[in-house]
Amino acid sequence: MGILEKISEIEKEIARTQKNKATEYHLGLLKAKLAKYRAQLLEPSKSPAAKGEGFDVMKSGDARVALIGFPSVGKSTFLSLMTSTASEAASYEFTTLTCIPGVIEYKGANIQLLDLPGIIEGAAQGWLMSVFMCRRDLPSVVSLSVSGKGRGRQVIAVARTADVVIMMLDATKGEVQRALLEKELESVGIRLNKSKPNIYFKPKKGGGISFNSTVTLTQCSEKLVQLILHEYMSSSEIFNAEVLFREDCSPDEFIDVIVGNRVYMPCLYVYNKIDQISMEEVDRLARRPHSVVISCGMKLNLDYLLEKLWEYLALTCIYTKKRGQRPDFTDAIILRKGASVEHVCHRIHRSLASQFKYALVWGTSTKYSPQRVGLTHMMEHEDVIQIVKK
Ligand SMILES: Nc1nc2c(ncn2[C@@H]2O[C@H](COP(=O)(O)OP(=O)(O)OP(=O)(O)O)[C@@H](O)[C@H]2O)c(=O)[nH]1
Ligand SMILES: [K+]
Ligand SMILES: [Mg+2]
Repeated sequence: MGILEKISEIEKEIARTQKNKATEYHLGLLKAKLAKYRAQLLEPSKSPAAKGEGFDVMKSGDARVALIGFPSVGKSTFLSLMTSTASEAASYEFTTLTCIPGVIEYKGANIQLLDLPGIIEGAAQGWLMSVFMCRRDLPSVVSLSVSGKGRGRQVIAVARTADVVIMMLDATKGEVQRALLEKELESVGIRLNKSKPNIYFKPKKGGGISFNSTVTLTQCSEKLVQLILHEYMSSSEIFNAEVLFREDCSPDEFIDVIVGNRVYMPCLYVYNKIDQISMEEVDRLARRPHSVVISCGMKLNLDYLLEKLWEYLALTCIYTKKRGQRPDFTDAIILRKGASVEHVCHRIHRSLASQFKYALVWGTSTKYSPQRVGLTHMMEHEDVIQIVKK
């Protein structure tokens, strides 16, 4: 049996197993198995087809946003509207076949926006192939070169490198598309609008499995954790580990932690084409969590979408100040969350960090204003910094 078949068998079994106290260990085991096979499936393929030309776009600007969605929901129309890049848009599916970058300029930041081919159910496994083969307007050579099994996977691989994902949905069929895409991204380890489970996990050389928790656990027990570990780790031959739950996590969240390489990513669900649905329907979609309704065709609500996107990117703006002068609030240095004074230095000048003596910082990252700090000090949004050289 191939891995895909094994995965589908386990998925079926999970679906038909009732969830209750008596089956929790069995389900835990199945989920650990599933995670193991999926990890194997996602190992980089050695075949050249999986590389997929046209996808290796350089990261540039202050942040990266990937447009993910079914074919013909309006991704390319959106890119052409928001950036100075034109991406071909048309009424037929799979108009876009590669990754097309554009830049949104907003509040002094350059946000890289990536238009991508439409993905469909099963994209993670590369089932796009047959669809590409059906596009008759392409010469057969082209359709072969884009039909690589990895194409759907390529889209998802690009999504993993983004700071925020915009899941673009057709408002007239949004609900089904949303559920299918969520499942697709979920199956390759992308967690949308979730934070990393607060579990400490460390494989060890000996000592068996040590299990502790700082909170009352209602979804996991020591026995279940051991079963899952045993099942998942039997392939890697690790039988010793330290586990500390600092949060009441589910078995799935625990599995995420042991499998690792999960991406926890903010996602905005953008319902496009609201010019095609009733006001009541628009209202209902707009109230869903993490959702924005727009119409690219009629240019509706695009400003609000940018505001939301900015909020989800959660970029850190830092203002610089020279000795004896007022801070320069007109020109912010824009950094990702978790940036240090060293990051700020690099942004100002390549050699600044090596001449750095100390910095004075005003703002929420310090106890006193100003406070003298070193290179490793973590900056916060809207801090002001004055750098003193040796
Ligand atoms: N009614 C309506 N049509 C729209 C809107 N936005 C885009 N369209 C149309 O939807 C069709 C598909 O748009 P594209 O931008 O090519 O969609 P895409 O998601 O890039 O499609 P693929 O590249 O094939 O995956 C085009 O005919 C657009 O004119 C909208 O807000 N309202
Ligand atoms: K299209
Ligand atoms: Mg397109």
